[in-house]
Amino acid sequence: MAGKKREIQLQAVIDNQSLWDEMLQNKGLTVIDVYQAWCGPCKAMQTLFRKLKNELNEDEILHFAVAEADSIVTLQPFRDKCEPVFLFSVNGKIIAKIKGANAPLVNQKIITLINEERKIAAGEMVRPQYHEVALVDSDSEDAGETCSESVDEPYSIVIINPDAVIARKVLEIKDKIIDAQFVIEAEDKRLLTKEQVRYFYSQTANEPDFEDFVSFMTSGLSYILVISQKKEQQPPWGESEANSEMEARETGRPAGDGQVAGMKHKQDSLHEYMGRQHLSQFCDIEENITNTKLIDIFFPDFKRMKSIKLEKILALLRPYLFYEKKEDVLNIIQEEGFKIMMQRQIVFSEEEAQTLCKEYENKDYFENLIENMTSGPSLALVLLRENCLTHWKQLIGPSTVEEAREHLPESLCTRFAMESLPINQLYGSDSLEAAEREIQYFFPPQHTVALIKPHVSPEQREDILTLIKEDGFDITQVKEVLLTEDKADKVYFKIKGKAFYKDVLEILSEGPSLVMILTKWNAVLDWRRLMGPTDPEEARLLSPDSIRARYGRSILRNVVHGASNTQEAMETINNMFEGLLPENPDED
Ligand SMILES: Nc1ncnc2c1ncn2[C@@H]1O[C@H](COP(=O)(O)OP(=O)(O)OP(=O)(O)O)[C@@H](O)[C@H]1O
Repeated sequence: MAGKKREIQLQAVIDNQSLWDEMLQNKGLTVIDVYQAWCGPCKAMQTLFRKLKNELNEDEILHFAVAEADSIVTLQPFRDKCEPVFLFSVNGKIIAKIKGANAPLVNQKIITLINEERKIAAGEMVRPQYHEVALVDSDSEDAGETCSESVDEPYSIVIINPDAVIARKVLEIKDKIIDAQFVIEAEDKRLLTKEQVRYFYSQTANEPDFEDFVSFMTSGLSYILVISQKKEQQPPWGESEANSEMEARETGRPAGDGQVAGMKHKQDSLHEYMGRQHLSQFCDIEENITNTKLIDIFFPDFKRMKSIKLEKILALLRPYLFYEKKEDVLNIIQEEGFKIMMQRQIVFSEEEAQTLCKEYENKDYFENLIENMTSGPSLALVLLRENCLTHWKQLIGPSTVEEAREHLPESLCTRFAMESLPINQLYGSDSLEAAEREIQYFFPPQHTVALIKPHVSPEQREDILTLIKEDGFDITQVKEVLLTEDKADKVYFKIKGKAFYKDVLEILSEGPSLVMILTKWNAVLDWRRLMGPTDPEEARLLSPDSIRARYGRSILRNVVHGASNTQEAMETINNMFEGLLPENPDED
């Protein structure tokens, strides 16, 4: 049929502009092999595509196409090239490009993008604001766009080891790094996997105590930083300052601290600087990385993370709007791509209302406003989005209805105006600093205790840790513990007298459990929600997205544990982490 795409096996053949335009209507991901008429599509990659099609089994959202550069105007820049090019179109937008038949890279890209589509469909992730890739065939362009093999500026990776994290050295190290004109491009506190440690330290894999070192590095939380140097600025320390005494110290790690002696000897600027700051024993540094593979193992989405800066702000629906139009506003918030990280109803005290409404204090309706603000619950939200602060401000409009009607008639201020009170019924933080303060105030962090049980596989454990982070928890402390009877009593004192306790002990004796302190606002209840009902069967019915529904096998092999209330949480934390709980959850 004329104008209809011809499906040849797994790839649609696109050989004119109108088929190209039609192909851009595909939902989800389309992987396009751009080929030249004289040499044909890349046969070598077809095996990979077929395998992925079968394994991923996502025909609705995963499409493959071959597109002939010579007959499609859009693909003109790729004409007369001998190397194949693969384009990745998501909902009609070309968001990535890989040059050459690089099967591992193409494979990884497809899996990442399909996993994203799945999460977006399940409501677990907001669609990222993709940047469209420029369709030009210059080598420099490729390096930037493909999120792949090389980066345009060198980075350094710093790993702050678990002992240093416990000793609360992270802030000091970060401050020193910033003082020295470095930019922290990405950071994360996490439990490293053995694979990550082995890869990062592969140069010392032949050291006799390497496996002990791997165990040490995976025994608690590490802190990972990707840093770059500020452009056009010299580091403030002089090379001539080199301190021979310090160098001598750097080349030999103190024995018995759980680390391989002389693990890293690379003497260059950052490393030297950390030495002079007496900080090199707390962290390991790999400098001047231009190959992203090392960054990818810690931050697979580094390129995108760099281009998309997610921001968090506090937003408010004042009492009238909350009471009358909550659903309408929440729908708009979702449609505009904001993710609601936390929400709670708050009845403000007079003092709080006065602080929040300071900008109106000279208006004649101020008293009326304070009365309104304290009259019933407002809805406080923590919103997350790229460019969140500006987007929210633009969406809600100015602070008074008069201004909004004149300058921004489309804004929510105009749409949800209330005649008796001429101010914006919505509020948003004025700056990111204010947002941090306001979030901390209205959503004060709470600690809970969580356990990942021994029967969980390493892959499942990784998945669970990711779910925990995606839910907004900070993993404040972690340790692996074999919960023998005496130790299990410290966690499960609540069920000691129950008939099934001996079965619980048996399950726990199968291997080490991962005991964690999780921190966020409402942590105790939120962790119980994320775990799901005790029995995985019931969880699958009542809470199919919960951890127990996804990974639980039986009531005893139900994957995770959590404190039932704040008192139990604090008692267990004191039992398991004596003295290791920071008073201020933000301390490290
Ligand atoms: N009826 C039962 N039969 C067998 N095992 C049970 C039973 N009830 C609970 N358990 C096991 O004992 C653990 C602790 O029981 P508890 O009553 O404290 O459950 P919970 O508060 O829902 O879950 P958890 O304390 O593990 O977060 C459960 O996680 C489960 O593995």
